[in-house]
Amino acid sequence: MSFSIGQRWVSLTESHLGLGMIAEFTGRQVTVSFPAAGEMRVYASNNAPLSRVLYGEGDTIRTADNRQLLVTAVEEFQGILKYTGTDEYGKSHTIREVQLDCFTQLIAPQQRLFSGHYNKKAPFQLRVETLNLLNDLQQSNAKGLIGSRTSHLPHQIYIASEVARRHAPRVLLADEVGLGKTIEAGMILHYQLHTGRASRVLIVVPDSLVHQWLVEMLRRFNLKFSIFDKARFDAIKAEGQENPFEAEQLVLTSLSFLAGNDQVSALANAAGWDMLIVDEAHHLHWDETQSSREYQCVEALSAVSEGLLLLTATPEQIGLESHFARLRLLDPSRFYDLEVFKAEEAGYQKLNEVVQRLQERDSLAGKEPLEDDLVHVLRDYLGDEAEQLISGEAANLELIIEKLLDRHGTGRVLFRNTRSAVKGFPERVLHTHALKCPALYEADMKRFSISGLTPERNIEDLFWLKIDPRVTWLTEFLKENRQEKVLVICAKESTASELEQHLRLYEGVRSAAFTESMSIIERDRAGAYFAETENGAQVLICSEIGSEGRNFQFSRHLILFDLPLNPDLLEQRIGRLDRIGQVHDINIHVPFIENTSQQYLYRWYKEGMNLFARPIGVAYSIYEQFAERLEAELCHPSERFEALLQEAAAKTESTLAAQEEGRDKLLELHSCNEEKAAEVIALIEDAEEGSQLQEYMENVFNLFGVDCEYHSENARILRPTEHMHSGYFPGVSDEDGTTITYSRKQALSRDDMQFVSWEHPMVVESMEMILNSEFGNASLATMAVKALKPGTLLLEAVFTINCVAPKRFQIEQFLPISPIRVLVDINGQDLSQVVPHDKLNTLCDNVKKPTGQALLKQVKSEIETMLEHATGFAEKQLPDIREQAQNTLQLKMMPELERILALKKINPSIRDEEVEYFRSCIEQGARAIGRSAVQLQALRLIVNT
Ligand SMILES: Nc1ncnc2c1ncn2[C@@H]1O[C@H](COP(=O)(O)OP(=O)(O)OP(=O)(O)O)[C@@H](O)[C@H]1O
Repeated sequence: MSFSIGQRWVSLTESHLGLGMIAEFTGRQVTVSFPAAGEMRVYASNNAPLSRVLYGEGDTIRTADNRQLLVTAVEEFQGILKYTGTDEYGKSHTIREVQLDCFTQLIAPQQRLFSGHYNKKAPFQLRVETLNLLNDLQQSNAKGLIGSRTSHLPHQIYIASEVARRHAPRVLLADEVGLGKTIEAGMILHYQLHTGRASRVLIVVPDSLVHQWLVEMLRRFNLKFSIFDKARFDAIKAEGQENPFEAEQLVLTSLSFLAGNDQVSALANAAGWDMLIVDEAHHLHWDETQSSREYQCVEALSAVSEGLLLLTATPEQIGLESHFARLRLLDPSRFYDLEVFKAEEAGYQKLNEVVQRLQERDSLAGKEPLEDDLVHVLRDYLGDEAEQLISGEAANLELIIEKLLDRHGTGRVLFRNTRSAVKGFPERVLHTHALKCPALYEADMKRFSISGLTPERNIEDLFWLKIDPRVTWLTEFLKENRQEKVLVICAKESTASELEQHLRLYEGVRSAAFTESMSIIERDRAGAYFAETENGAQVLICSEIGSEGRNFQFSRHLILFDLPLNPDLLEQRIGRLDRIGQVHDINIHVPFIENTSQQYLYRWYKEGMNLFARPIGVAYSIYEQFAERLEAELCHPSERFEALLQEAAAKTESTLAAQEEGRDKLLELHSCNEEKAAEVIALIEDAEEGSQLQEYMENVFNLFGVDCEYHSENARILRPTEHMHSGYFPGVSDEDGTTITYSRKQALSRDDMQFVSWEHPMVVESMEMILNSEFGNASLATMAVKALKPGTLLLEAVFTINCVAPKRFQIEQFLPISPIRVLVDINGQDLSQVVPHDKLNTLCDNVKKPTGQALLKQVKSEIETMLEHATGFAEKQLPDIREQAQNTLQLKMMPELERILALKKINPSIRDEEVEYFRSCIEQGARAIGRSAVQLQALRLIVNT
């Protein structure tokens, strides 16, 4: 592509920007200003998604001073065009292309035909097909959920479909460790971005998870986030950008970077976000008297962000108070008082009893009237709504349960799935290794103490590596299991790094360390080295930092070099291996030194909580109740320890039973509805079935000049060629090729392939490129039908309904582009039904250029007449389409509004903005539909020969 300052180009991917103008060209980069949108874009000049705007003789152009000219001559001087044309009074004007109106984008199909420019039959057919496909996609109920590279897990799909469709969702995703909270957040985000409900997103995570999030968002959802750290932030500032956070739409950063600098945090707040995501949100400390810096930082951000997703596997890590701390971030006006919240929580037991009674009746399919006391309670819970649901032939129990759960206190803001509910997880196998206490530790008076849990830290030099029996045991284990990947977690950083060095340097083990003193890049490298199947590290030795969020499920051996006092940390440690994607049983090894506090702590976890067997969610609250006594026993063991274990075991059992009865059971019910999930999964599978996408895309590749080579059954290798239609094709720039697959199954096992679905950016951008340009919008064909006289002309016109409304209203769900196809002859006869589009395609042939151009000159007035007839027919359909759209709008949105108003009466967790959103959707939607108009998208003139 060659560029000169002042030339006019349009963006192939963002046509709404209007007519662009080259503002700067440095050889490698080209800067384009789009005055209509007030935006600038910088592109790599060899791969810019731009198309040159060239008008020819006979075209109509509009100038910046609103004059319309019929072009009579075009000249070029140093790459810039000069147009001469006549205005409506016949007066001649000459303008440079710089003076063109920046709101003009495309040349209308009829103008292209009049000026002798036309496409062959294939581009025209592709354009019409694209319009029809887009119409189907706009109406699909799986929209926004098709594009993620994930397997269909009901609990995730359910949460995603429930939350993603909300306006500015604010929820706490609190599934148990490893169940896929990141994936759920990604799905919600993908939906919101894909449907235009959100565009500016900030993700805040612990340092150690920045890279993992970057990779997961890209690999699974095709979302390219920019990592913001100090270096990046300073670099953007140095380029003159006042607020670096405004330079990108999708930003990923660490909590320590944000909270560590007041200026950074203030600028992040000032930038404003549609969606804020905070991972490992239990780190945000708050109590009624004070809050941590990190908490304050997220609190300020959550106030300027419309949507908020908080992720934590341990929502109640430090008890109800900390749980409340996160809820008040989600909705401060609803969760305003800790005491009120505590009282509400106590009432969930009662609500659960009601739900259980209803469920029992439902399973008996009883038609007898509900007992009076039940009716009474339901009235309390559901207010006016209860009457309607209870009365009638038989009470609609399922609907009542659904509404109770919907209106349940934290129901709308909290989702928590547990392993027991999700199922399909591997078995855990515990291996204990009781080891003799070495003399040096024996002599150490701290054998029974908190520091005795990590006795190696009481020894001054590296001598511990020689005498600690855990080291000897570990070395032997690694040598005996050379083919296995082994994850070791230690409580102390120095233990991890010294141990790793020892194994690597003195025992010849391929190992890597993963500790907090390493930089993020070093840690990511270590993680990648461990993940490598051939020649990778056999063992990764982590400090506690490795126990959070990371994906190590390719390993099935976890060695707990010591045990943490905090049970949540133990759950997190095991969660590294025990997560989705783990295909083996998990071996948990606990080497401990006999007759030390280590052995006691091991017994506490095994016999007191049985925590090696499964995560229990309430572990921290049990620990809290016994913490003092436990610590006393760890430091001064006594015969009371046995009683402590028994008491703790009984407490664990009773707490779990109460949990089953109480709030958590309700939460579980509300966090996954298998039936609804199955419906959405079926819709996604429907959209993926068959070969329609593959055939469509291969047609696109062919017509856009992209080389598409067979790789295997569902996979292809794409390469750019010199014959590419516009020098650019989305996602295809690598000379070595881009490998794609249309199969979700294959994509899940082949990270090196792009998963191309209907929502992949390559497909979405291809469709935009076709519809936002003149591609295929004017075509000329011949046919030879004996029943018609030679020289008979037919005009096939395709219109869409153009409706201007803010993107976030998603007006297309009520009024899709609805292509209207009309076929007319010169007498204004409507032949649309007589010869359908597909039939006509088989009859049409291409016309050679000189013949076609000569012919078009002669039939201009016939085209005008036929187009008038066609437009008339299309416009006749407009009132019906509008009416149907108004009905759909009412049908879809009124129940939503009514539901939200009903909810608001009894559940204050509904925010005013949510109600307002639905109201304005209905009002503004109705107005926009009323203003909709037909727009000509494509024309085909057919001459019978
Ligand atoms: N639907 C899915 N399809 C394929 N892989 C999945 C799916 N869901 C989760 N995974 C994989 O399972 C692992 C755990 O998922 P994820 O990291 O989202 O869990 P999490 O709940 O956030 O974990 P943690 O509690 O440790 O933070 C990841 O490797 C993820 O890629």
